[in-house]
Amino acid sequence: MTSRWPEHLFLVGCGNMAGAMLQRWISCGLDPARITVLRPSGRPAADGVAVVKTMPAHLPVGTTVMLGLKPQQLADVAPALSPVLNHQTPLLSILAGTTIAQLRALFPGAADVVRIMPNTPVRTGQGVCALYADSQTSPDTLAKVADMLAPLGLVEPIADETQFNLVTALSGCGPAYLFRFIDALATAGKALGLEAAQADRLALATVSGAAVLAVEAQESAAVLADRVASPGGMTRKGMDVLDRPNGLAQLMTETIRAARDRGAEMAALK
Ligand SMILES: NC(=O)C1=CN([C@@H]2O[C@H](COP(=O)(O)OP(=O)(O)OC[C@H]3O[C@@H](n4cnc5c(N)ncnc54)[C@H](O)[C@@H]3O)[C@@H](O)[C@H]2O)C=CC1
Ligand SMILES: O=C(O)[C@@H]1CCC=N1
Repeated sequence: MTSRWPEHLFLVGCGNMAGAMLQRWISCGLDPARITVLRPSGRPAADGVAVVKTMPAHLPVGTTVMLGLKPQQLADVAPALSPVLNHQTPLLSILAGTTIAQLRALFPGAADVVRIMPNTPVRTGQGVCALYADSQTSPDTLAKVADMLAPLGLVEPIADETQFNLVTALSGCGPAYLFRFIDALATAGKALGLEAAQADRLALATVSGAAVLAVEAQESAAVLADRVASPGGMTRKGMDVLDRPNGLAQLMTETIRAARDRGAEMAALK
């Protein structure tokens, strides 16, 4: 049986996001001995994972490289990383905003270049990984990357790279908006008189339960919302506030647009 894991995985940068992927991969069976992390701090990444502070002169045969640093940090590592890549080294990038063309310009030795846009819930296997590769990347490599991402949650191929920033704004950034919503729900409860810890508990359990129900139900979220709103009841009065012309739908459109447009700005800064 072929393994879903690369023979060796080299993570260039391993902070919040790549660290969440790493934790999930290891808990799903990727042998830590097959992973090396490049981290300027040299801090341990996970039990059994090798950490190096500087770029190795060579990578083991069968290495897949994943860029896990911030887009602004890419220019610092590219001159040292580029020479150690070759046509056998798949290059994966989780960098927001950074296009395949920009990656190919920085790393001309790489043949297979794949953009992944994960989100932090991958840590529990409930994440989203959007996936894009250009036509120069072999379909076999793309299929292997999709297989490696499968234990992290939903794997969503993106056909058109021009949509990648929009997808990033929705699913990559989305957990932050949900965390804000949990806070806002609790804060509203506190402002109107609930005890703080109780409001936090109620908000978190409500969002968690509603998300699970939405996933498991056959009906759309809109139908589920209407089922909560008894005619003439309390929920409808609350939803009338959310649903007004400049309400939640408008706010989310502005939120996603602002995040999407920042992706294009970040690409232009390179
Ligand atoms: N945080 C999130 O929810 C998501 C982040 N991303 C992407 O993940 C990437 C990393 O973001 P975070 O994990 O949030 O940032 P972070 O700041 O937590 O992690 C960046 C890591 O890169 C390391 N680093 C810095 N300079 C380096 C160098 N020269 N060589 C090697 N490593 C270096 C830092 O020590 C740090 O551990 C970004 O490109 C971001 O666009 C993508 C999806 C979601
Ligand atoms: O804030 C960022 O730029 C990254 C991209 C998606 C989530 N975090």
